[in-house]
Amino acid sequence: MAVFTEVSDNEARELLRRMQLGDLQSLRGIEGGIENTNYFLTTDQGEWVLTLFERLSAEQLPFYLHLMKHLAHAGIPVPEPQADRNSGDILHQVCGKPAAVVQKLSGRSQLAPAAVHCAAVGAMLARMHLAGRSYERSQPNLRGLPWWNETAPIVLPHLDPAAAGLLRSELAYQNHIAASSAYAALPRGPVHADLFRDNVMFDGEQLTGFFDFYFAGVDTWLFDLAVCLNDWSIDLASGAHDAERARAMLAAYQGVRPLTAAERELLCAMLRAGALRFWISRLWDFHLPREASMLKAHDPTHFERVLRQRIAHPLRLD
Ligand SMILES: Nc1ncnc2c1ncn2[C@@H]1O[C@H](COP(=O)(O)OP(=O)(O)OP(=O)(O)O)[C@@H](O)[C@H]1O
Ligand SMILES: N[C@@H](CCO)C(=O)O
Repeated sequence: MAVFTEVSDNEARELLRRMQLGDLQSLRGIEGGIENTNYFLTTDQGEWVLTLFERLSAEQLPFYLHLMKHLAHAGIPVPEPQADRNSGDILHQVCGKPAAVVQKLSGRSQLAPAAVHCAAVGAMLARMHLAGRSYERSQPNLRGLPWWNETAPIVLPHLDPAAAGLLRSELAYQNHIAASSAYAALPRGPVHADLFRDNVMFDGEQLTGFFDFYFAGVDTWLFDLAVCLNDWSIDLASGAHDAERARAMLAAYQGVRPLTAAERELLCAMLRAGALRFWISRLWDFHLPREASMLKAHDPTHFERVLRQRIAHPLRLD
């Protein structure tokens, strides 16, 4: 469980009182997650998730919280942030940290997805991209190319020569792609940017929600789709592409929003970009860890394997 900050029952009661969400019945630290402190809050009125933000600042948070609200109001199943009944604020303060209380989604994560789950994620991702067009706030993807360029020199000394060579050459390739005219032509808007299997809820084959929007930002829609393909449609043991699940996700996405010519041209490059992004962040989390009452860093070598696979076997769109 990643609980970086311990919240007392009294602090939770005071917060619930301000939001008029009922009387506290239980407060439970959540297992899983590596970024923030999360608790389930159960009251006589329902179930909620309390998040204390450990890295993001009060200036950065309104973008994510209002995006969730915007998407929820547009009919996309995402947890809606709850407001203070007096001030109307959806950003709170708990234990001196910025905090949010959002609806608890029903269902559970589908950690061994079939094609039908990938299709559901693809279709909802495209709907979410379209719904985001009318969102007026803007904030860059804070884990985008500038962050990769900044962070690579910090993690490189921890790598063996072969891995370091791959990281350097892929970073050079991605800087080259980002300067191309095809890249400039990619449609963009608010994206989730971290929509892995553990950030989607399902009830059987029914998708019940997307959550954990705290890596969202304005970036290319194609990058968001690539991040999903790199997690939902690969074999986790080898990092190899799974054609059936990828086809299902791509077809369902395109059933809602067909890819443009520039997107078709750059899909392979963005699959590599998605792998590089999580390879770097996992190296950073692994080699420069933080204190938490129980924190398990993700394996960085997984995304090194995914990246090697994406380079060796570029995806072909039929
Ligand atoms: N709105 C929600 N509804 C239901 N469950 C939730 C919700 N938000 C979080 N959870 C549960 O809490 C767990 C941890 O949350 P989350 O994945 O957001 O952690 P994190 O540390 O913020 O992010 P990361 O996935 O980036 O490490 C999830 O796996 C899920 O079980
Ligand atoms: N999805 C990320 C964790 C941070 O959200 C990863 O698997 O590295």
